[in-house]
Amino acid sequence: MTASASNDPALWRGLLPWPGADTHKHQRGRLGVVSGGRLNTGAARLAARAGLRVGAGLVRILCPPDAGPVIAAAVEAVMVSDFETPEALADLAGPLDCVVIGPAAGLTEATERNLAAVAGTEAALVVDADALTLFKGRAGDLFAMLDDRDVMTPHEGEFERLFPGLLAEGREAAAVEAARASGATVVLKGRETVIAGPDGRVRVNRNGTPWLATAGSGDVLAGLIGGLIVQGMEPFEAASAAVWMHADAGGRFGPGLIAEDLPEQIPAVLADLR
Ligand SMILES: NC(=O)C1=CN([C@@H]2O[C@H](COP(=O)(O)OP(=O)(O)OC[C@H]3O[C@@H](n4cnc5c(N)ncnc54)[C@H](OP(=O)(O)O)[C@@H]3O)[C@@H](O)[C@H]2O)[C@@H](O)CC1
Ligand SMILES: Nc1ncnc2c1ncn2[C@@H]1O[C@H](COP(=O)(O)OP(=O)(O)O)[C@@H](O)[C@H]1O
Repeated sequence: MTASASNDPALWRGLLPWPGADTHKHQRGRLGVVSGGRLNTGAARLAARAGLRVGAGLVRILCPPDAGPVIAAAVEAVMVSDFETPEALADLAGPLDCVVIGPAAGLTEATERNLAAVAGTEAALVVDADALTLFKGRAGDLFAMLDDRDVMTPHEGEFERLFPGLLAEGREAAAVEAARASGATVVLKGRETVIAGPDGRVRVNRNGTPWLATAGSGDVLAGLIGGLIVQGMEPFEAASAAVWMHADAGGRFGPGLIAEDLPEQIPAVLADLR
């Protein structure tokens, strides 16, 4: 049996980061998002915009050279840097507080090398999508790169690829075991998203809405988590707050929601939480 709590704002509202009168942007945290190639940049742009909206002071998309002109033409406040090699990516990630990697990254050796590069820096990680699926059948290789500052955000399909059969124990017990085994925070997404910490803490999120079942919605969540981590929230609390805010944003917009709409709801979500 696990002792679970519903993911209620009362648990983390007092931990939310607000800028002080003298705060400058670097003190609000620096987030990186690794993009896929030129035909696969939307996921990173969604995550980056979500990170900015939730309060990260600076957000930089890190991309292969072919994607640079595509991304630069499609963002304003988000910054863009390109990299040719994993070593160059590590140099860019080094000064950042957290890096999101996986959305539309591609199921390639390059993605694995890029993950290893950012994992070797001081930046915390939010590992999603292709950076999870890549490790189907060899999850230990992924866990060896993670620590307790990192967050994995699998949907059930991705979770099954990393932890075959574990969901049969129930979603909550499965997430707890996944966090223990990986040493990282696990966000098992779905109608009721489960947030589990490597120390055994677990919360079940219950304000979800099916309007969130739309392409790119998970990319926005990854950016929200990263955006709270860079502002100093610890990963389990950042994940809890981000999952609730993401669901609240979806519920506010309702019918017709597409992923692009979610970051635009965050100011109202934050204002009400404040
Ligand atoms: N704007 C952009 O640039 C966007 C880019 N994106 C990027 O596109 C890439 C490929 O994405 P993807 O959707 O094909 O990969 P993935 O989610 O693994 O699905 C593969 C199979 O897994 C299953 N499955 C899926 N969800 C499940 C669930 N909840 N619970 C259980 N099973 C589930 C399902 O299998 P089925 O049920 O059909 O048998 C499905 O067919 C990836 O890089 C991603 O980041 C997206 O983020 C969108 C926005
Ligand atoms: N029926 C649903 N009810 C509540 N939340 C949902 C539902 N379907 C999906 N979601 C949420 O939407 C997001 C989808 O993420 P994901 O599957 O990774 O999408 P993508 O890869 O397209 O970004 C997750 O946060 C998940 O919890």
